[in-house]
Amino acid sequence: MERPACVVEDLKQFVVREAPQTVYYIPDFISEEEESYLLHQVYKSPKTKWTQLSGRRLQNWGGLPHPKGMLVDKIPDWLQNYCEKISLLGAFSGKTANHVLVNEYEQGEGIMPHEDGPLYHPTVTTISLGSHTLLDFYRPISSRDGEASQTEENRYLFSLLVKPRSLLILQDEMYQRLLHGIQERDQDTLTDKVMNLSAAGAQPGETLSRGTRVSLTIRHVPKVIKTKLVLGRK
Ligand SMILES: O=C(O)CCC(=O)C(=O)O
Ligand SMILES: [Fe+2]
Repeated sequence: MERPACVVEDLKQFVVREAPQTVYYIPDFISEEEESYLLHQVYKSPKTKWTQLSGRRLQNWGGLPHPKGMLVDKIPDWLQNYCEKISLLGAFSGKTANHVLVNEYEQGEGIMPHEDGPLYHPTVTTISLGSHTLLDFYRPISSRDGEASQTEENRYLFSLLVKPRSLLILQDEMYQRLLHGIQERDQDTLTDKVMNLSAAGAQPGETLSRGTRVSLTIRHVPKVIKTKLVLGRK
């Protein structure tokens, strides 16, 4: 039987206490029907909407974030609905999400450890579709440490398991200090370095095979330009 989507009344009950502040993990945030619908919409988008990067493909919705302000592009209703739903949980301190990245990873693909940077409100929310993945966290390179301790392996801290249909919310230190990435692997063996194992309904030692994962990264860009006219003015 299909599990119904989760009704979130209070984010606090979804906090992952084992991780640094702040992580919320909400399993079954959307239903299987919503997942199919969202995947259908993603794959129905014009081919020109995709940008091929090394290890993944990307769709950008809402505008291109820029230090001078993001020139706002209307977000289609099928995404706007989720921007509003997540904003109503209070994820963006009362603001409404206005930017969505759609990433598609085939089995074995990933994303290098990185920071999302200062153009966003310091909260990132992610809905996963189609497959699980492990999101890995790293401490930043520090100028105090010697070169030898700066390898990716040495900087690795822990992981979060994101299952299909889940919503992950990262804020504060999790967003502003740590780097995140996804290893290019076909399957993941879960260890006690996965901080949300029980919340994600998984066991240490379990091996999960990856499929194609589509993620919706939903954020708020505070600095926006509403119309093209403004750009032309002296
Ligand atoms: O697919 C994900 O969950 C991570 C995507 C990501 O980190 C990004 O697009 O900046
Ligand atoms: Fe990122």
